[in-house]
Amino acid sequence: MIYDLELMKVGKVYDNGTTAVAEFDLAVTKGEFIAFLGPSGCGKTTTLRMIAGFESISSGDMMIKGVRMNDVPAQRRPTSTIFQNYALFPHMTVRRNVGYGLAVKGLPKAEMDAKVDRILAALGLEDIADRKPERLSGGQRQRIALARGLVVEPDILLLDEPLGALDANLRKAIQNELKLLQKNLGVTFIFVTHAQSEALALSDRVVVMNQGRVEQISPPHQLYTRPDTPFVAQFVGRNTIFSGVVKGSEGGMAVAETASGTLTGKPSFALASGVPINLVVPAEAIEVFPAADARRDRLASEFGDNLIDARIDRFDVVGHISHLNVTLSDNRSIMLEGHVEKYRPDTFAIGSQVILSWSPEQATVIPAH
Ligand SMILES: Nc1ncnc2c1ncn2[C@@H]1O[C@H](COP(=O)(O)OP(=O)(O)OP(=O)(O)O)[C@@H](O)[C@H]1O
Repeated sequence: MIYDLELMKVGKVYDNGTTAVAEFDLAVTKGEFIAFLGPSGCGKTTTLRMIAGFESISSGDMMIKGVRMNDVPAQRRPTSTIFQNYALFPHMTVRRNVGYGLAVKGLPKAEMDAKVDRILAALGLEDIADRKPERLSGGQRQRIALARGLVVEPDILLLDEPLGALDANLRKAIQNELKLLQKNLGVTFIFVTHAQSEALALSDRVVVMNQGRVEQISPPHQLYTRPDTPFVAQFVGRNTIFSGVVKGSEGGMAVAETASGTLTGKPSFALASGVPINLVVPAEAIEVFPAADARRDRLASEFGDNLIDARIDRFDVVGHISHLNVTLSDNRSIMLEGHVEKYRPDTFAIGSQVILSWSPEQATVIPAH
């Protein structure tokens, strides 16, 4: 199979000796929307720049549509890059900004005009085609940058935090547009972000990076519900992590001994007794019961071993959602929420004792290291 993009053990060591990226493996099929997600300094931008050709590749191979690109200069690669600051030319009209890449390639004027008109129409920019970018809004400038990147018909569009300069509301609106546009055009997108909600909302698969290495590559839902590593469990979603050791397995679930008691969850690897693990419980999986009438036996029959004592420390109702802060016996605090009919203020008084529980299926047991 020929992929649109393949990274094979790609690495980058800067001249000063910094290893920014190590052994990066990824295969992207045509039309996929891939997000690189990770904290500042994890190597997202360096990887994007190596794909674009702005940064040399220190080790490994990078292929686009089956052709090795390591030594191909940036301008000859079938990629376009959109930067966070858009890098538009202030003295040129929108139309000339968008057509710039085609003009550089020396396309005949009629053909160039037709392509520019088509992309301006696709992005709803016809009405401002003869204006200069400096007078336009952030959202409009963002669209011009997209049009300029797409008009050259790249195989792969590379986007480096392209929504970072926009305010939250505009960001949301442009996110939806971007996703629709990408699906309609069928162009492969590689998108760099440190905003988890953006990566999860937009992409077909998310690559989570940490200290230059890939931690996990998964579709958003799987990343959120089934983290592979302790880093992903901490970085993505709202998880509570219990560390412990494997005691055994029961009905396909892992049974672990932890400081909070015997807990169970779905194993992500072949279990062996005594192996150190992390049991990852998403906030969405946790149910809260008032301790006073919890009848542990009934809960135990429903939830198995997963019963943890906690205390309500905060309780707010916003609209029809109750927001609870509970503190575990090891002093960790967890934020939970649910419909106000389920968590009623009179049942969950501040300071009262509660029992937390979850179904084993919704928790994931991963290796501790
Ligand atoms: N030109 C350079 N020379 C030396 N080290 C660099 C250079 N550019 C980046 N680095 C280092 O490489 C590592 C990865 O940086 P990179 O910019 O790729 O991370 P990032 O995940 O994109 O971060 P951010 O979200 O802050 O942009 C960091 O340790 C950074 O300090």
